Amino acid sequence: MLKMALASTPTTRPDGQPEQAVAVVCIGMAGAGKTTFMQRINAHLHAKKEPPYVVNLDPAVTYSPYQSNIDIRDSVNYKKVMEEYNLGPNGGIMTSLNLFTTKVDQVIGLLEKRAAPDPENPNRKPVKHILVDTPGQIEAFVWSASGSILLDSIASSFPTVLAYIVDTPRASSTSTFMSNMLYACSILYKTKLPMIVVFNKTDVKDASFAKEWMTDYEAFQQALDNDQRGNAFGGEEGSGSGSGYMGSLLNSMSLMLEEFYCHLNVVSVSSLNGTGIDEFFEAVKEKADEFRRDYQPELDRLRAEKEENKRKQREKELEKMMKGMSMGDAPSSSAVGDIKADDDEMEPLSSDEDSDEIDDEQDAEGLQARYEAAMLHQENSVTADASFAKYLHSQRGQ
Ligand SMILES: Nc1nc2c(ncn2[C@@H]2O[C@H](COP(=O)(O)OP(=O)(O)OP(=O)(O)O)[C@@H](O)[C@H]2O)c(=O)[nH]1
Repeated sequence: MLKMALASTPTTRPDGQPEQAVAVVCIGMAGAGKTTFMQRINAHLHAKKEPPYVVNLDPAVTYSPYQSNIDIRDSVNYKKVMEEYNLGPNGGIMTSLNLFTTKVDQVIGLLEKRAAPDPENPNRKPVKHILVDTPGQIEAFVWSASGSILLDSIASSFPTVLAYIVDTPRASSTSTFMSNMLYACSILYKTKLPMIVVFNKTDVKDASFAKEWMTDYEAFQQALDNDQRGNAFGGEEGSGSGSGYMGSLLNSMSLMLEEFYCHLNVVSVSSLNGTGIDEFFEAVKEKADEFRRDYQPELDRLRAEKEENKRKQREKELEKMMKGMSMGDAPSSSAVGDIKADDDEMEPLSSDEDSDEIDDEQDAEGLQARYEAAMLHQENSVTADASFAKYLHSQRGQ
């Protein structure tokens, strides 16, 4: 009995708030090791007896080394989408994401259900982590409308942290390192979510050089000079520094990125042999707290602003509609047919002859209220698709 009560009580944070599941969204350039990293952190949480809830948003992946609770491939057939819409690989990914996004309410509903205690099954612990894998074509997710909707929806329900995976051996020259950091920077400012930069594949190359470049401007300058002298940016053979534009561009960008580096947590891991995973989860905890402290209020403010704008827009449309209908005039009998009412379910109308004289103002108000209610209802309604919901339910783990 005591065991049941404990299992159904969510744990609490030091500030007394109930512990919420944290969503970790893995993003990174093609081949950076997102899938291998996902497999590693998934195994790590399983070993700690805290199995996560796993979502795969990559429709094009052919083999996944871990099991997903929700997998975009089960509801959207990427190959068929390409055929049917006559699309190339990137268009196929984007269209598959668009189709999947139409079901985002159901996906979030399932995540919320699994992250809360289940009164019918008190022994089942709510998940503490939701892991999300994204397409290798990073821009198809980060810069698409569907990617934004999916991320916003997750972030509006759970503290959400981005894990930006970097292929460390491939980022060891100043130019590839800077390209990676610029990409990370644009994602951070686009998504407005806390970010952890994960230097992966450190079994091949240690990430200390990257950490140094991010904290010591002069060390980066030194590396830049070495790359220029070593003709790393091209140019005529033997001339040394290439055109010189690349060097000065990287130089200016490194200055600009100093501010961006302050917002990041940096960890080095090897998804292959499992080093650095504990540090990664410490960073997740830190970033989740930062989300609640700094990002949540801003997100709430933006959401309230959006709601207010929507309300104003709705009122405007309603006003326009009421004017268009010129409620002040009695409708001509030929234009509007009699409303056939099922009397059993209706309030009896007053037999008083004066009922015809209900003033137009009252009529307009009643109609307006009904329209308002109808529009509100329409906004709140969730797309129902029984077969999809049934399918997703069947995908839920334990
Ligand atoms: N040495 C080493 N190789 C790794 C590590 N992580 C991933 N790899 C290798 O890197 C390659 C790409 O890894 P994936 O996990 O498929 O990368 P991805 O980012 O999911 O790839 P896409 O989804 O195609 O963009 C594979 O050959 C992995 O075995 C690591 O920590 N160390």
